[in-house]
Amino acid sequence: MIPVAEARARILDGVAPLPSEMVGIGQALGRVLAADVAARLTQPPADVSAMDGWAVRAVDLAPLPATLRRIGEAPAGRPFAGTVGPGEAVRIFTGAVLPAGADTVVLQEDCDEAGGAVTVRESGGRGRWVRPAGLDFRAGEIGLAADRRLTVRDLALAAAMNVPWLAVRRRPRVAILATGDEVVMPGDPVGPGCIVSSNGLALAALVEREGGLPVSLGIAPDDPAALAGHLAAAAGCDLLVTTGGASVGEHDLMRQALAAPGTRLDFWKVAMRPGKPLLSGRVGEVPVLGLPGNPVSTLVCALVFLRPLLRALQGLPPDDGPALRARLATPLAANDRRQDYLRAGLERAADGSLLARAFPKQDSSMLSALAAAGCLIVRPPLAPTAPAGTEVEIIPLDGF
Ligand SMILES: Nc1nc2c(c(=O)[nH]1)N[C@H]1C(S)=C(S)[C@@H](COP(=O)(O)OP(=O)(O)OC[C@H]3O[C@@H](n4cnc5c(N)ncnc54)[C@H](O)[C@@H]3O)O[C@H]1N2
Ligand code: MOO
Repeated sequence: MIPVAEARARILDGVAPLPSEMVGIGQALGRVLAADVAARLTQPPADVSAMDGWAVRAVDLAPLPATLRRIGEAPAGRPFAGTVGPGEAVRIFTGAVLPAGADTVVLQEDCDEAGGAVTVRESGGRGRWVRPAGLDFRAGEIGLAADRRLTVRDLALAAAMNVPWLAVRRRPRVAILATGDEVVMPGDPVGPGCIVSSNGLALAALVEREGGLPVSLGIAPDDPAALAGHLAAAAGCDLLVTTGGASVGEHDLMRQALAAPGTRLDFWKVAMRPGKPLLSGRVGEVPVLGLPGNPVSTLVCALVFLRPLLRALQGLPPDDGPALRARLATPLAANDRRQDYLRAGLERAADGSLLARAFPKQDSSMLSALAAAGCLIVRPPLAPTAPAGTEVEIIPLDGF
């Protein structure tokens, strides 16, 4: 058994970001930007009004009230062609270009218009309600830096910068293969002693959520030749993830499959619970992550190893931030040699801090407990008895 940190390092060793491709901004949400994005224009392109009101010269406003002559109108998108001279004002609207000669906007609520004149009662002073050219960004400025997962706000900025296409990392193609004679597809008849393949669907969902493209290879029976055929079908993918058949029984065939010519086994067994019999290797050119079959083991291993790998393939750091911490709501017994990932509820204490409450049952077949959990409590190997209140590392499960 190797430690979790070593297994992660070996899985991530030498993983390079996938090549980039161009997509329209409408298709870019959640994709990882592969190159810096520079603004193609200056925003606002000129000094503009931030309010509906009057474009004036500040020098004409002393003393107040001041009556000015209306010489025209500047709606948004239709700049006023003339120049505001002494004693003159232009009716202006939010977003419209400030006419030449004017340096200030006064609110229409602070003015009275009568005939061809406007009387200004109040003003915020020179430059008030004017957005200077380039307030938001200037042409050529980098608005979005490479290696970020594009959010709704990022796409709004790209659009405002008039950049309709973005270079993003290609989505990792992840082949997913369930194994086991007893495993059936969701919705199919379930024979005696059989189990529905929750793992395949859950992994596909996780791959999608992390920006990958899942490719289902179905279910391989517990037969070496059939399994080899299914594994070979992953050719052309960036990664193959299998579930089941990773343990020690005669029907657990993954290790044997990774001993065949053209395959390689890098390591087997990690000091963790759940998830001990994890394998890592290659089938031809395709890296393989062999996850244990127990549904909770599959998903915890996917969180700990597959998620960082998918992030690395897209040019992101393995974790999306520093580890989170919470206090224990109940005591925990001393741990053995395996790093534990305990399913736990997550609550807010009265002082606003996080409280993690480990579930009493931690069986790695129990998807109901995993679905009910708010976090996993990470217990390092050989951690001593921990009384309630002890601070521990947690992996939040929201959205997962
Ligand atoms: N003598 C030992 N037995 C076991 C050991 C051990 O060290 N010595 N390790 C145990 C641990 S820990 C785990 S985890 C499991 C993992 O074994 P496998 O990866 O070989 O998984 P299977 O035996 O194929 O299946 C385990 C369990 O999960 C169910 N399963 C399988 N595939 C799916 C799927 N796609 N969807 C839902 N459920 C699935 C399967 O029916 C079994 O119930 O081994 C222990 N044994
Ligand atoms: O790793 Mo197994 O996941 O302990 O059940």
